[in-house]
Amino acid sequence: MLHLQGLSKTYKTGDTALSDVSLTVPKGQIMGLIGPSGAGKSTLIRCINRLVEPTSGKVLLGDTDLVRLGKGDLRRQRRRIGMIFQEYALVERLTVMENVLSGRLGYVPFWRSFLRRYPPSDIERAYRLLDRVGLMEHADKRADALSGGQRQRVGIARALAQEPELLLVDEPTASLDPKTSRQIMRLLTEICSENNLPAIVNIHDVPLAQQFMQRIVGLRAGRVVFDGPPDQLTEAALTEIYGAEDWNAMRAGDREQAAAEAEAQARMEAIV
Ligand SMILES: Nc1ncnc2c1ncn2[C@@H]1O[C@H](COP(=O)(O)OP(=O)(O)OP(=O)(O)O)[C@@H](O)[C@H]1O
Repeated sequence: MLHLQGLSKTYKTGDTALSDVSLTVPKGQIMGLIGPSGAGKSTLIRCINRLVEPTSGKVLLGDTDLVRLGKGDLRRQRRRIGMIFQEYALVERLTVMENVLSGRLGYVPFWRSFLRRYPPSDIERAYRLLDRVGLMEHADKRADALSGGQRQRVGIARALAQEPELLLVDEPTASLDPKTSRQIMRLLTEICSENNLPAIVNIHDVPLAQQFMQRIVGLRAGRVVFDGPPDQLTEAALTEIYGAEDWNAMRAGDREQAAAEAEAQARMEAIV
């Protein structure tokens, strides 16, 4: 369970990216974070694992306030948070298996990780995870030989190898095509529910968020302006989050994309 209490961040430049954000994400809940560019979504995710230092407020993971920890304790506590990134952040020249095992780095002594000698239980877990994300037969391939969707599956398996208590997911589908995006979102939601894991997903794609998230939080100018289930994300709520102009532009963009996809489909059908 994650509790944010009065979380605020003002950068040295004077930009206030978060203002008094309070949220609770219970176990097993997958929460989508939406909002226009500059709303503070990345800052929120980064304040939770303290890649960005909050100016004030609390980040409670269970009973531990991560904001108050010194360096050593923070390093240990960060193991409890799995990160999944837009650009996958894999080590391209290592194998799929080695990438997944790197999720255990926070747990094994330095000499073992340096020699890449992981305990058998870690290797067993990694195989189980590769099987779960559908990549068993790719275990020995180099990461750079995989497709985008497969790489993101490795990213998910690596985060799970950490045995996290929370997943932070930053734009997981931004580099993927629509079909692969849906497959990845489905996998993420299944994994959260199977493992009773809470997750925060920073997601630009509103329809995708509506389809897969149990709860959506809308940020605007660093404040929470919407917090509810996807079916309450009405046009009025979206206008509140994005502003009338941006929201209409986004809708127009979606309509254009849908029209282009329909046209391409019709052309394909005419050919075959
Ligand atoms: N390192 C930084 N130094 C100064 N200001 C920053 C820094 N990072 C972000 N900001 C500012 O904080 C605000 C929130 O930025 P943030 O990147 O968190 O928004 P976002 O919602 O993730 O945007 P996007 O969807 O474009 O990634 C913006 O005004 C941004 O300019």
